[in-house]
Amino acid sequence: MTEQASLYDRLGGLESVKFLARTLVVRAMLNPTIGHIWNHKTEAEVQEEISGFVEFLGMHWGGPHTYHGPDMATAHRGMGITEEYWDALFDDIVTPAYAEFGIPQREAEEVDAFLRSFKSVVVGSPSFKDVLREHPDMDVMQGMKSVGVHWPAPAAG
Ligand code: HEM
Repeated sequence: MTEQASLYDRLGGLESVKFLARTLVVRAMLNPTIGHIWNHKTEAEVQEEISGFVEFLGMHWGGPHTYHGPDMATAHRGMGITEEYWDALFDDIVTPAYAEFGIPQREAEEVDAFLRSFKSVVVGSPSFKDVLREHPDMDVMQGMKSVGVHWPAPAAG
């Protein structure tokens, strides 16, 4: 394997990326702090989430994939993900996985930096249902922005 090999290939290709995506989502579902987010997801939704995650990682890590899903802000807007949830994902699930699965330090650092780079669009959106509770007359099809809740917040200035 050359110095130029993609992260996708260095991790072991399709089977490794599928294993990683499936394991992270399964452990997130079973985690006491964030598992409730999947309480009412259907079997098909969970399976689609995992296939979408594989496509997303594959596309960004140099695999042959095309990700067809929404951008990360849209995928998580209205989910109500907090700092506490984010920390649970990394402290309980992502970080321990590197040693457990024998991912070498260089690849672990690249995976970690990649996943963490989405923090600003994943964490901080209010829960859509909470916004609706505060604004019962909100036009749900116009979304939270129609009642002045913009997320991600527009850049200042
Ligand atoms: C605590 C943090 C996170 C939680 C609780 C979370 C939860 C979820 C859930 C429940 C979905 C499914 C949405 C649906 O069914 O419509 C989803 C979608 C997705 N998440 Fe996250 N997520 C988190 C962080 C991340 C991070 C760090 C990434 C890395 C980039 C990520 C990547 C994705 C992708 C790619 C999808 C879309 C899959 C698709 O629709 O094709 N998530 N997330």
